[in-house]
Amino acid sequence: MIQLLTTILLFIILYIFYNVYRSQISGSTSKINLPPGSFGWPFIGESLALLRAGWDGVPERFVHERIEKHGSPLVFKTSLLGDHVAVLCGPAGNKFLFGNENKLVAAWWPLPVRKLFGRCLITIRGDEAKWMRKMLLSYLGPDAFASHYAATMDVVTRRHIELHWRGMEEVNVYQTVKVYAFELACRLFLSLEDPNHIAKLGLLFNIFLKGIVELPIDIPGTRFYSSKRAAAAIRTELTTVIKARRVELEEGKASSSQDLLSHMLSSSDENGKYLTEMEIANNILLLLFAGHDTSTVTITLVMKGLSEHPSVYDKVLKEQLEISKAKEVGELLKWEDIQKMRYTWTVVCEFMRQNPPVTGAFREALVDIEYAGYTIPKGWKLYWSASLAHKDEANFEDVTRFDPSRFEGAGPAPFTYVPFGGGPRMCLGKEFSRLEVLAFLHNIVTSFRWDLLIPDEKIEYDPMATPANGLPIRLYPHKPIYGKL
Ligand code: HEM
Repeated sequence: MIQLLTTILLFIILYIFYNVYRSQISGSTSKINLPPGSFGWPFIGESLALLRAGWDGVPERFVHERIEKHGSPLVFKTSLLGDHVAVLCGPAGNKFLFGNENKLVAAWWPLPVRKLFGRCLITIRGDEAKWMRKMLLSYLGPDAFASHYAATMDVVTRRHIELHWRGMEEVNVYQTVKVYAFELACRLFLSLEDPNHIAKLGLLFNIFLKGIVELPIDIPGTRFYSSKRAAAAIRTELTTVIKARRVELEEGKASSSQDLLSHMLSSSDENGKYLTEMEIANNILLLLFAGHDTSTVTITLVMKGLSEHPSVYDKVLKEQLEISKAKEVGELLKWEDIQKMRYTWTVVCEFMRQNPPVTGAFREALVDIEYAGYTIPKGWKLYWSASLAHKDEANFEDVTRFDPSRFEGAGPAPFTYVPFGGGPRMCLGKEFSRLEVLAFLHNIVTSFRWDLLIPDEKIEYDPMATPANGLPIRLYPHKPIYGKL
């Protein structure tokens, strides 16, 4: 009851602030040729319509309806959670935003995200962000990461499957893969091995995740409040791990290439400045977040799709068995094996086209921007949409048909397929997730076939694409296969 009253009170205060803000904005923009569109309701703007489209499993509906209503296929204006937003549509919009990072636009995330993550890669801009990306990429990028960590991923994946899948008749894919992805990230970023420690962090992490897409109301009882406290508890845990590692590095008991944590502790910028413990903890929090939910969603949707397309499952199994058969008993996956998984990767790409795990992201206008004959004022937010580009007949012929061959040869036209974004803010974990998803699929497909317990289970975007019931399945183990443990 108290929570309800405080929420209502907060809405009233926000409403008053919003109207003052709106009158200032409309005063200053009244002579500007703004894109067509509507700001919707006070403060919440058109947020509910955007959320509803996601809950109904069709996030692109929000954009389609507005393109149709306002008659502008390239850009429209809206208001989301108190911010004026210009939505740039299709490949032209993606190209514009990805190509103008740090010139006309800069990365921007909604308030709850900024408050929860603190100072880290996604909340800083300019040269500082460039250095941080470069530093993180020298661990996570294709050269360093993929070539060194295929075997480690395979070890963690095999152990996970033995513990959580083997001997089970039924499994909830989303819940179980989430445990896997978190464990893998803890292992590769922090060298954490103790299952109890990982489980403790995992519990805190799940509370933390619930506040990321909430109103940032910091009052006991709200999800945001619990999330902020969980983030603080995770930071305290991480700081203990960071301090211990610092000592190990000083005493020569750990190496600078051991994992992401050692890499961060040992990297300095051109002025010899190192990250503070808080900055390291914030970036690890970010990477644990960015790196485990996205991959969980991708693996879950691929497993759903493979069960719905048995002939595709058979082709994937054939490719993976060829890799297994060429190996000694118990031999782990190598980088070269991952490179051979070409068909499997086209299948993953096609599932990510149909249901992009991340539907889009924001930027902020650094100056007044002229776009498609309209002016987008400085300070406005801009949004690009992966689901819109992926599900447009203009970009993909027979758009609803599942067809992995779209990703053979040169693949889709530039800026039409953007599950990882693009430009200087493109996903840092693209290589990590490719390796993770492929190592998992290799092990699961060569171990089991499966049936969906809820056929046609609805996909909801909240905000990431997730089957409404987490995808419960029934498992049918294969006979032991040569080359596996
Ligand atoms: C299938 C899995 C994944 C998908 C679909 C995905 C998607 C994305 C997208 C669309 C963006 C760009 C957001 C923007 O334009 O602002 C992004 C950014 C980012 N991703 Fe991923 N991601 C995935 C996995 C990962 C993993 C495994 C990691 C970490 C190991 C990661 C770390 C990041 C980081 C740190 C950023 C922010 C980059 C920056 O702002 O400079 N992602 N991701």
